Amino acid sequence: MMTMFRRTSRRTHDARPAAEALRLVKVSKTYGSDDSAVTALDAVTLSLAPGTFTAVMGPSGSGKSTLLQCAAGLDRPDSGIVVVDGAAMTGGSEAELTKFRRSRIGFVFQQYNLLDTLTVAQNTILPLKLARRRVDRARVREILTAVGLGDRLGHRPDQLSGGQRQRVAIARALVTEPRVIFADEPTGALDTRSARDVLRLLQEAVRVHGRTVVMVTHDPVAASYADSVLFLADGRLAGEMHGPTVDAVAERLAHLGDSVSDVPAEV
Ligand SMILES: Nc1ncnc2c1ncn2[C@@H]1O[C@H](COP(=O)(O)OP(=O)(O)OP(=O)(O)O)[C@@H](O)[C@H]1O
Repeated sequence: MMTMFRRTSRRTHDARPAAEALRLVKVSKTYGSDDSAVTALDAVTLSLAPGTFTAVMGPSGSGKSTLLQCAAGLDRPDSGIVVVDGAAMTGGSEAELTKFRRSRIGFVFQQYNLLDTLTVAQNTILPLKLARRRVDRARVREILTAVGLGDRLGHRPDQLSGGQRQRVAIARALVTEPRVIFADEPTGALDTRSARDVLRLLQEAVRVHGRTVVMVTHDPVAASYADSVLFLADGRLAGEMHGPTVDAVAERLAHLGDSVSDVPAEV
């Protein structure tokens, strides 16, 4: 069992990325049943090119997190197809899904999701350890230096600011060199300056390293760092904007049916 796992995890991908980094075909997800059923995603079809930075926006409850969870293999759609970097995420076992995620996908969450008992360096290499991949210490130091934490390798998360914690989370997402990085409100808990640092790092992951980033956000300023914005309303795609500006995004959001003021403030 162990041997099989190792062999699979060592498999190297094609050097060339697939034509599409992410493709969703008629992805649907309903929570609950009968009277209490909520259609969180309603046959969403989309395609994202490699090396692009996309923000996903929409009113509260429009299905943004569900879209991210299904696209990232953290949740299973009821129907439809998810293809990441040319490989279809099939309805296999939980272990297969985990393996799929570890080899192709990186995550950044609003609340960082770092382990308090581990140092910055240990948190960063965790995805490599879990996937039983080789740890290149020099490379890990390089990544942490790039996110401005080269002098914090031995610190624990409770010795860091929120912005620094999120930068550890970004380093952790980059360390496996995933083709796609999903970020769910990565700046939601940060002050303006830390948010800007985090957004610039995500931009750099795309522009310098060719990753594909998909980021859910409520914040038009955060969305303006992306190459394009996908708007969701009632579980369906409700438009797309290329080269978003803060004002244009805020304006579009205000016309999505639900007012932006209905969106709860971030904690
Ligand atoms: N685990 C769940 N059980 C039941 N309903 C759920 C569950 N998760 C989400 N929903 C419902 O599905 C719909 C979409 O939720 P989702 O969290 O994807 O929206 P969102 O756009 O991310 O919202 P927000 O901006 O408030 O985070 C909502 O109506 C929500 O109440």
